[in-house]
Amino acid sequence: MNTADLIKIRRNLHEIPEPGFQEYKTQHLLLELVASFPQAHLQIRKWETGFAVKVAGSHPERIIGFRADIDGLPIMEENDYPYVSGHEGYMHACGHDFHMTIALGALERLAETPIKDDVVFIFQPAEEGPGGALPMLDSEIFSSWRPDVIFALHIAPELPVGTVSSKPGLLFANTSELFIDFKGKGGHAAYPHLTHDMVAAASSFVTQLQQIVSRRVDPLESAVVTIGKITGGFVQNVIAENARLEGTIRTLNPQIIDQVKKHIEQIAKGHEISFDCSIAIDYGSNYYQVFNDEHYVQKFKQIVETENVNWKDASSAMTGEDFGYMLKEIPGFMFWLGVDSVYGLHHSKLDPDEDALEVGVNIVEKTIRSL
Ligand SMILES: CC(=O)N[C@@H](CCC[C@H](N)C(=O)O)C(=O)O
Repeated sequence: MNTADLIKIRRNLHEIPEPGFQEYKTQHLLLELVASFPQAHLQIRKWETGFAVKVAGSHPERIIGFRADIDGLPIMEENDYPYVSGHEGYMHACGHDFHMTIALGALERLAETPIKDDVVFIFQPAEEGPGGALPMLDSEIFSSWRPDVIFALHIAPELPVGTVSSKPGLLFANTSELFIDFKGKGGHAAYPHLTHDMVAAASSFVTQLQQIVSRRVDPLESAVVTIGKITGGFVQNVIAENARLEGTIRTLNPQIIDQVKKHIEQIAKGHEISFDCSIAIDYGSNYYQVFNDEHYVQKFKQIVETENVNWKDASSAMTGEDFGYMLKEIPGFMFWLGVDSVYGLHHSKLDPDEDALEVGVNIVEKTIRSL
């Protein structure tokens, strides 16, 4: 596969972003492409909307795993190139189109020239939510093809093409989604004293949440509480009987996330009393931190240094990744791949530089051959 092929595949995938566990077209396209590779050493196992491909080694003693996530995000794309998302309201705004393309590029090369060990390429659904890694770990794929070492990459818009970055230890945060539903008494906008206004309750709640990180979490720890969506009411002159907040909690220390949840629950109790309403909290999906194995990161750094690729020591980030669950059970690492986009991850104008595809394929192939 040459650079033009990689770009074509990436653009085709970019056009069909799908929500977690609904990646039907994506799975179909990926499997069609895998079917066009030399088949002699390949074996495929499907799981939900994902799958894994094993490339049989000549004298296997280990299994090396590489994981790519395959879902899109509920974001309306604002780019105007010809291969813009064809699924309105969804976009590959977290680079999973790159992750999949790079996995395919490396898989094709391994299918042509396998190594001594077995290699498993894992195409995992639902990274953005509700989380595919944890249930996939319990599947037949991981019981029969359990890797001895596993790695994955994530695009980094802020890094130039030709740079990769990682670190031993904690790379990504612990996360929990956060959904808060308010139910009170609605009514006529002119009679607020006869109602329990859920728009007011939800607004006050958002304000109170800001106090958790600044006043309840130890300043030497790190935490984020973000509300990304607020909904409530139906019309301008009716006091709302329902409101909903949607957000996420991030911490670098797994224990701190429980403290943050406890404080959110205390705020909820206070608001139930002061706004005379009921509040239901749902923590959605929770991701375990991405913790890189020191030995494999050092080895990866040495591999990078033999290629024409720059290395940058990474800092821990508040991003989340359910790949953390795989690293909890299997030694390995995740790394950032520079794609040089003015707009960042989860932005409707994210526009990664496609020159990074070739860099990604080379480094993933080289790493698999050298680990
Ligand atoms: C790399 C990245 O951006 N990952 C997502 C993971 C989302 C987890 C979950 N849906 C949540 O929002 O907590 C991220 O937002 O960091």
